[in-house]
Amino acid sequence: MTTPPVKIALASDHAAVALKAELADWLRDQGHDVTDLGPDTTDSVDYPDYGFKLADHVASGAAEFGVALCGSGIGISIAVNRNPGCRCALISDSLSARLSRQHNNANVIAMGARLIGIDAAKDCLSAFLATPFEGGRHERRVAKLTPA
Ligand SMILES: O=C(CO)[C@H](O)[C@H](O)[C@H](O)COP(=O)(O)O
Repeated sequence: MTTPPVKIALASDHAAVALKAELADWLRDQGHDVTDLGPDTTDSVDYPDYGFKLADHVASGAAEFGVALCGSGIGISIAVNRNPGCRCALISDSLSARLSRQHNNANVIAMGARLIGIDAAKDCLSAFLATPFEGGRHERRVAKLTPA
């Protein structure tokens, strides 16, 4: 699946540094404008710190999409979703990845490095990036997620 180049940022905790690096290289190989917000080592860190950093980056418009990774994907997805400018979907299959774009206009995808393999992670991310928001009835529902 090929998609036009986008600005995309990645962040993780220590549990997902290797997956983050592989996905970042793979995205760069496809021509995307990739920002890795860290961490760079597997020293133990706290997922909220990196989730908040990624969320600020995406909500500011510095990146169109974000990739949030931790051991399960759960902690960092909760952190990202505290930012009203982000709709982060915790994903482990490509159909859910597609639906998160079509119906929810998700702008951040979260995955769990201890639960998902690299091939499945790439499939999910490909589906996420290739799928547009459908709008229509979903526009109203998504609007209700963001406080005025
Ligand atoms: O947030 C999580 C669980 O919901 C992530 O899986 C973290 O990566 C995990 O909690 C980190 O655990 P560790 O034992 O400190 O490596």
